[in-house]
Amino acid sequence: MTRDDRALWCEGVAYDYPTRGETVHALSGVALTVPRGAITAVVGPSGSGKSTLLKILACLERPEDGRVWIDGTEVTALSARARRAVRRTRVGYVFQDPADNLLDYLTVAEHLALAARLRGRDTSAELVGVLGLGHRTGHVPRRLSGGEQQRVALAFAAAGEPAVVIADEPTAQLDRDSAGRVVEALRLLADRGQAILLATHDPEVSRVADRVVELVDGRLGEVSC
Ligand SMILES: Nc1ncnc2c1ncn2[C@@H]1O[C@H](COP(=O)(O)OP(=O)(O)OP(=O)(O)O)[C@@H](O)[C@H]1O
Repeated sequence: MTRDDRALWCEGVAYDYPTRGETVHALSGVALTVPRGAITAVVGPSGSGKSTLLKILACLERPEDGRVWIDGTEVTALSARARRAVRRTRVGYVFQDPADNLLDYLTVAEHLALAARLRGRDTSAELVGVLGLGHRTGHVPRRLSGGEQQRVALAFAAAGEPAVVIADEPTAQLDRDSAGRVVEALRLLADRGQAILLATHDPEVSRVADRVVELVDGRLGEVSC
């Protein structure tokens, strides 16, 4: 893999949650590379640190230790303000619950226009076609099924071609059919060159991934390539 093939990478990432009793060591010494044009899936038992890792890599949290690069920029060396700018322009994030991803009062088209403005590039027309949302562009989220909402969330996350789209269990709240459509959409985005990083418990999602890594007690091991 050349340097340019890497959308995101990290080394030595550690994160602790201080609790009233003892500190929870959620992540230790995590090193991971997320290539462009591929789906990287993080699997692992509940509580192994998947969500914590994704939040750190999306610049939503700061690691205790370690370094993270997004699109060649070391985000762990930036000020909070500069990190927020990287998050807005170069990272698309999809939360597990469709309701957390979208604004109630914006239509699908308005979401995509907002993403294009944030990232300074408009690729939304193409995404609407790729994700099969053409008949829904005038609708607000409550008029959409859960699966459609997650596909809009993916389009919102991927519009303007951020360096990486990060999704935390994107199919967890969906029925089989909707989950299948979201998986198909993830595959299409990766095939168009987008870097996708996701956490999942869903074997159907891991099955389409190009690479699966496993977190166990906050440490990473490779499952397959
Ligand atoms: N706010 C918090 N305060 C204290 N401990 C936390 C907090 N959030 C997470 N943890 C702990 O950190 C560890 C990693 O949690 P995390 O949510 O990242 O795991 P996960 O693999 O995503 O789990 P799941 O698959 O159940 O979503 C767990 O032991 C969890 O209990």
